[in-house]
Amino acid sequence: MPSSTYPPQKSLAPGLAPSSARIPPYFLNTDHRQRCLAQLRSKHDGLEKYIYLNGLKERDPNLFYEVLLGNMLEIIPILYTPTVGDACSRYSHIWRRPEGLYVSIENKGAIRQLLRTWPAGPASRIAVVTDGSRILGLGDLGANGLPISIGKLDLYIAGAGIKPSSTLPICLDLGTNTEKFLDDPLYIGVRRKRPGVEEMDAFMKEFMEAMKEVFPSLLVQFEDFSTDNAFRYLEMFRYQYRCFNDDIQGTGAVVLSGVLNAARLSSAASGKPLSEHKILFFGAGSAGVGVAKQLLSFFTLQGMSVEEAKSRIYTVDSKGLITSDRKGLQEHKKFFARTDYDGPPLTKLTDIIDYVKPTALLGLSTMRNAFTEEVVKLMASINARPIIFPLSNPVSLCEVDYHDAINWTNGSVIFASGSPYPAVEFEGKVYEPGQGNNMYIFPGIGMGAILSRARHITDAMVEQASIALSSSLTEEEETSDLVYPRLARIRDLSARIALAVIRAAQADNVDENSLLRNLSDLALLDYIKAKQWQPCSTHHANGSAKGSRL
Ligand SMILES: O=C([O-])CC(=O)C(=O)O
Ligand SMILES: [Mg+2]
Repeated sequence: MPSSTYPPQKSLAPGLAPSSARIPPYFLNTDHRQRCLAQLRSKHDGLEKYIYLNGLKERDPNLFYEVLLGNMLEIIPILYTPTVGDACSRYSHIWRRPEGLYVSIENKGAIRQLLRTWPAGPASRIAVVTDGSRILGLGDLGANGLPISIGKLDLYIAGAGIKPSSTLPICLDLGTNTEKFLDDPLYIGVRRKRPGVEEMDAFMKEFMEAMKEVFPSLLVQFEDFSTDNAFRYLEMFRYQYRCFNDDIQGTGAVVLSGVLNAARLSSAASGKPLSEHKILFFGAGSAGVGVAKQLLSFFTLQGMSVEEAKSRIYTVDSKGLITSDRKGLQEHKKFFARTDYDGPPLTKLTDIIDYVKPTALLGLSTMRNAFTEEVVKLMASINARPIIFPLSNPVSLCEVDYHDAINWTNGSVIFASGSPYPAVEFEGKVYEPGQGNNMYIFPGIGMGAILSRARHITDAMVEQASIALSSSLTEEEETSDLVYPRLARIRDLSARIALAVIRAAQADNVDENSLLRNLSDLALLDYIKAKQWQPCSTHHANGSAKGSRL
């Protein structure tokens, strides 16, 4: 052992005496981040990797976020879709430690007191709240839903640079209608069926009021509520509290952004202007209708009338093309129901495509492989470059796999999925898929809302976020035919989206941080970037302490 390199040259972690014999003598001369990555990669099962990362976060949050930030493409699919879906499904069995807040229906009447137990108290800035009733496309997972809130908040931290201690993951434990969980002796939630509308409304009203009182500067992101409740609580609360719904607004914004870029590529091949595109939504839940509304609003901004814009949009649910003459149509499906079709009900997707002749087919159905070879080939036969976005999450519920879409269209497809797919090689050319996932949008919306201290999240704030994302492609990304920017740039993207969100909040007069109004765009972008938190672990050779902010 060369004595010149002993004792280690680097300073020891705080709290460890120089003489500590508990740290191996040469440990600090090695890069512990690389060790963690090797440990992660030694596990071959997604859920095992999730559990490993969870343990790392508990042992050393700074190190965890450094490893995450340096390896986003590898780690995000574990903490987020698709693997977070497995973590939720199995959460009662893999539970190890408290890592969020559970607010139970049994706490009704005492929710304020319960919220006050959260360690960060009023310093909390952003909460992701789920009731576990529609986790991704996996259905009602009850109290197992907490990892979805945690995963989204990890993206706020990694993607936007929100400080971990400013984040608050919440699972509302209102029971579950999934018998399997009620019968599971290890199930961690209250053992009852979900409440009816009245009881749930009363609970939600008390919860939101208490949240505002206990956490005055908090932004609430609603996540994975069942469709009816997602719309209902967004409408009920959006002008009363600082809140938004990610599945309706976040998905709407991210898909609009991808569709705009896809339409540009498709129009370059077909010569059709944007106003002549026809969009077919396969799936009419919170995400499907949220995206359709976002597109409609964008078309009207471009000068189309609402009726004209509506005429470009077709929605399909499990019963087929949604038409206004259908009996018992759910409230949220009525707006886009077609009034101009009076033939026999169209139920088969290929028949619907034959009738509509869409330029874009968007899947938000959670029906695995619903876009069959016949469907995809039909889209390719009517479009030089068909836009096909199978957006259902996780991958196990995706409407079509990327390699099939490429093969069946001879590479002409413009593709984005909700969960990640690897690149595909076809006839000697490498094709890269897009990931049309809200993770591009919500961190920027949240950051913009927090920094501007917006009282509400207005439609314009969401729309401007979407436009900022669609116009953020670099030249290299454009020439690679991408419809979304590369994920590795997420911090920069989130800052640019936050800038657009702040400007929209100012234009709508909902901002309460008037100082930001005086800054030029350039100065505001610098201000946002300077607010981004950086992890600073000391357990490796190159640890550096940088300012922590938001
Ligand atoms: O979490 C995701 O990947 C996107 C999302 O919100 C959902 O599918 O509910
Ligand atoms: Mg969601």
